[in-house]
Amino acid sequence: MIKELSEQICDELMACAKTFDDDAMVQIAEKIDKANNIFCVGLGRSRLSIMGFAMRLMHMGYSVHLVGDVTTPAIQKGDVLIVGSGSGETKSLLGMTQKCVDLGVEICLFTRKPDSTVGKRAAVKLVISAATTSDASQAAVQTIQPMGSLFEQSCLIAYDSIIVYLMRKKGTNGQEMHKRHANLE
Ligand SMILES: O=C([C@H](O)CO)[C@H](O)[C@H](O)COP(=O)(O)O
Repeated sequence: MIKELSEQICDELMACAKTFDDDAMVQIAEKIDKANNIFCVGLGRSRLSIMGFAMRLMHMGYSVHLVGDVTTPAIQKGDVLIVGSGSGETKSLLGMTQKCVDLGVEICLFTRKPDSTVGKRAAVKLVISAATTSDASQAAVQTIQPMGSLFEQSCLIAYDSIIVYLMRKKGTNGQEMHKRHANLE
């Protein structure tokens, strides 16, 4: 009974992944690789997804910061801001992304809404065409799950796909990455 639900959720994820724009993902990966520093931001549930991406980028040896942490420094031109936002309209992101535009910092966005305010400011955006409980209308993939779960899970798939792409590009592997994992835990 519950196993069937697991399979249904995996089917939803596969359907979403099939809609990913490969060019956009490669462009995002290349911008990450070239950036001086990578800043990751998301709010609420979207933050939970992007936290894992930030940690994996750190494991790869990149200089990465999670916006909102007390040790996160000022962003500057030459850095990149990676945003995970289903709506592209979350209030605090509007101020942050305007600041990045003013500073000449490039923005990469994972979103359901490419025409949103943040979408219009992004240099590259990956559209995650996942329905939510409150908005199923324009999504390619419908869902049995509540709220933004399918969006958040699909972001994780996209984030991990970019990590594997970068691992291959840099010739690194899980053992090397594990050496950078926190040893104060
Ligand atoms: O927590 C969230 C959810 O919508 C709860 O109602 C969102 O992840 C959070 O509000 C951020 O929204 P988006 O920027 O639209 O992802």
